[in-house]
Amino acid sequence: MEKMLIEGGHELSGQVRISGAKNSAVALLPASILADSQVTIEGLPNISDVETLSDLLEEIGGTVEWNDRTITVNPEKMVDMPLPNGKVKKLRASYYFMGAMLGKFKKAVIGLPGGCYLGPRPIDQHIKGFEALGAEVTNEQGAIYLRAKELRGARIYLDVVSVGATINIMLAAVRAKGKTIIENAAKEPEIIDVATLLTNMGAKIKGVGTDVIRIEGVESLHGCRHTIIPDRIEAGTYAIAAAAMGKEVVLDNVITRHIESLLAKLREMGVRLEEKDDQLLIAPRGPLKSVDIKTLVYPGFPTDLQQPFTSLLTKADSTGVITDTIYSARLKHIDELRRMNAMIKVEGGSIIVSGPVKLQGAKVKASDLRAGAALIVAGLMAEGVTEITGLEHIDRGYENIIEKLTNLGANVWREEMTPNEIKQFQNS
Ligand SMILES: CC(=O)N[C@H]1[C@@H](OP(=O)(O)OP(=O)(O)OC[C@H]2O[C@@H](n3ccc(=O)[nH]c3=O)[C@H](O)[C@@H]2O)O[C@H](CO)[C@@H](O)[C@@H]1O
Ligand SMILES: C=C(OP(=O)(O)O)C(=O)O
Repeated sequence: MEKMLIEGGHELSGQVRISGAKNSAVALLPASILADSQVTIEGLPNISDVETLSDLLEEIGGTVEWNDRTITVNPEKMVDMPLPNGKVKKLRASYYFMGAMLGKFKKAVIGLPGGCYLGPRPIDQHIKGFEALGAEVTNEQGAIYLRAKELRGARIYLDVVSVGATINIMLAAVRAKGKTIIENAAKEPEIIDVATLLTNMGAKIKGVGTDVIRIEGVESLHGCRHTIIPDRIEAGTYAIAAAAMGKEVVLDNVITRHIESLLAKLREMGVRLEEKDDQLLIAPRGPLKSVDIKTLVYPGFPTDLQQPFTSLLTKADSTGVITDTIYSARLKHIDELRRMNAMIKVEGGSIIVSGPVKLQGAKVKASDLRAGAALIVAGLMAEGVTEITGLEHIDRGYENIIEKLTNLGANVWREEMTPNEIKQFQNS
């Protein structure tokens, strides 16, 4: 087991290439189940969520070939094998095996997913969608059982705007008989990416990127080749790190439109930004002004950047208020940032960050992926050395983070934990 060490205070400069989007990758891979021949996806990020999903595709009989960041999945020999336990529990997106296997085999058994604990993360809207399409759904001993004689298109109104439910229903509906309409659908770029792959496979989907998606089911789907979109949350994390510690940092392979809500806030804080093609220059000038943010569904400010943004606000000139309307309990970074000298209060559902504060290096624990990102940003800013444990969360979503930060001038490395540290970590 390893920990990450960061010696803070080093200025960041240079260029960092943004990897393929985790939240696309984790849906594109299960989507490949629906094809009847090879699906090749280019630009996948080398992260543990992708590895886990690739293992799960093999568990159900697929073959998966890697060639650098290109993956070719051959689904021809896949079977409707139950996956009630094991690797499905390691990540959130294993729930996409429900929609994809239901679409292909008309049945599936999938253990309830893991992933970051951000407070309760129900999947009632996924299930409502599957039932509307004609599936019988039961929850037996922590696994979801789905069976359908046939899937029939339906009109489905989502009670909450959900990325996962929108994609999952889309995965099943592309193989249903007739027309499905998803109303109050989510509009995240990853949903468009998945719909693009499905369309290349022969699916008939209209309206993605709006809140009404119309799908005409088809008899079969074929293989295709697809290039993934860049990761807007990874891009946002580096943009935040650059705003905190950057001289001039250039993000390469970024779709700036996908992070417009973050860029607007960085501009308000006084950070100079320049966009050119698929590159973004981030150059902070002078003290940062405090701002308030409210996380919302896309195109609003993403909840996945709330935690690293909290760290940035500790450096700003006065008080900033953060309201996470998607996951109000996404607060596991706060106590750890307080250990680093941050002045943060949580009141009435809001995170109130008082700045400016000089953060101090400390021993801290990443309890979820973006809490990890928050601690890395804080570690870069802090005086002295910060030791971060819980790296398995960070490895779910950030490709080569040590190399990328080192190339930008940070002093960051990984070390094996001692047996004593492992014991302390496990008891904490
Ligand atoms: C793998 C993946 O893509 N993960 C992302 C996805 O998670 P995920 O797809 O799980 O998140 P959702 O968009 O579904 O959740 C949005 C909100 O809806 C609620 N909800 C969701 C489904 C449901 O059936 N019932 C329900 O009440 C959730 O509790 C949450 O408050 O979107 C989140 C919100 O942008 C991001 O933080 C995650 O990084
Ligand atoms: C919450 C996240 O991921 P997941 O939904 O996979 O747990 C995230 O990417 O910030």
